[in-house]
Amino acid sequence: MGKILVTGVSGQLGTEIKKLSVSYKGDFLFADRAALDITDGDKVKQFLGRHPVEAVINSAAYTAVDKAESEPEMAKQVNCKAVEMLAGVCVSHNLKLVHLSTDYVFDGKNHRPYKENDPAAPVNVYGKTKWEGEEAIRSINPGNSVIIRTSWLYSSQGNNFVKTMLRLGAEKEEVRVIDDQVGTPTYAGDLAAAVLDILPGLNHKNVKTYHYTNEGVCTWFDFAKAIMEYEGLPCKVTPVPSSEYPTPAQRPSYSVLSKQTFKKDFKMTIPHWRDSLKKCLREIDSKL
Ligand SMILES: NC(=O)C1=CN([C@@H]2O[C@H](COP(=O)(O)OP(=O)(O)OC[C@H]3O[C@@H](n4cnc5c(N)ncnc54)[C@H](OP(=O)(O)O)[C@@H]3O)[C@@H](O)[C@H]2O)C=CC1
Ligand SMILES: Cc1cn([C@H]2C[C@H](O)[C@@H](COP(=O)(O)OP(=O)(O)O[C@H]3O[C@@H](C)C(=O)[C@@H](O)[C@H]3O)O2)c(=O)[nH]c1=O
Repeated sequence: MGKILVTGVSGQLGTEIKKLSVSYKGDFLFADRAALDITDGDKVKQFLGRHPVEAVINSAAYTAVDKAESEPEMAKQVNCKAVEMLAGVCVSHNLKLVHLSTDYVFDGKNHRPYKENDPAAPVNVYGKTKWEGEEAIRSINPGNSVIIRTSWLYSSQGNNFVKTMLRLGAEKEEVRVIDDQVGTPTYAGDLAAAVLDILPGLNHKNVKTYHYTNEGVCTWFDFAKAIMEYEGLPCKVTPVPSSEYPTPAQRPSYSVLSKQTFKKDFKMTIPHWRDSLKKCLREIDSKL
């Protein structure tokens, strides 16, 4: 396919897409925030005028969940207003758009994995702005475009739960981790491969929404325990209820996403979170 623009390329997903892109056909154009601030509509239009592309993978986002509670306008600019503008540009230039969203669009009251059409009811500012971004795309409706919701993303670089646990595990004898929030960790490398695999074949009129996470289900406590165990860190992991680990943003207590539609439409097998965690830890260790 023709040229593909990847925004937010310094982030977790953007970095993994860049790494994997060498094995995929197509010409890639990678832009970090300094090269392309997606909140600057005029710059985005000028940029696309200078660099004609066929598709945009929007991996730029405001992802600081707690900070978003005190910076709602900033989160809205990146996660909603800029996304609305990008979708408009994609319609006018006839470009495919792959946009990422989150399990945090749901309120967490389900007792079975969330399907794509389950009602959204975000419980924090980040989730609300991501939901508004999704809705903007659906109403503008660029052709051949998808919104992929994922959850609990981590990779060998950037800020994420795995890196935080490795740091705390090396510094402390005990770490207290919430055991009443259930979801699925997702390795950004797996998500990047999924995005690159599906992009060329996207061919449908209305925007489609998919869920993609690793396989399996766990709590943050289970996840932390696995990180310490696989890394051989002697740090004790103590389970605590959310009430004992207060944070500015509320998080959904259950946010497992059903991947049935993704697996059916793209005939893909998805790695289990434990296998992908081991893979990522090997990568982190190899960099030390
Ligand atoms: N992280 C997670 O746990 C999850 C993420 N998602 C979604 O997946 C997608 C990718 O997330 P992830 O890779 O983890 O995010 P990161 O926070 O790792 O990366 C986001 C990138 O976006 C860039 N960015 C922020 N604002 C702008 C802007 N105005 N213009 C251009 N770039 C900007 C950041 O730049 P800079 O480096 O300069 O800050 C950063 O490089 C996002 O849509 C996110 O909402 C969904 C579920 C879970
Ligand atoms: C560091 C730490 C966190 N926690 C809890 C707090 C929180 O409930 C949970 C995860 O904390 P974090 O702040 O690392 O993760 P958080 O920012 O909530 O991660 C979210 O990011 C956004 C971008 C998404 O889209 C979500 O899918 C999800 O990945 O773990 C502990 O219980 N103990 C600890 O020592």
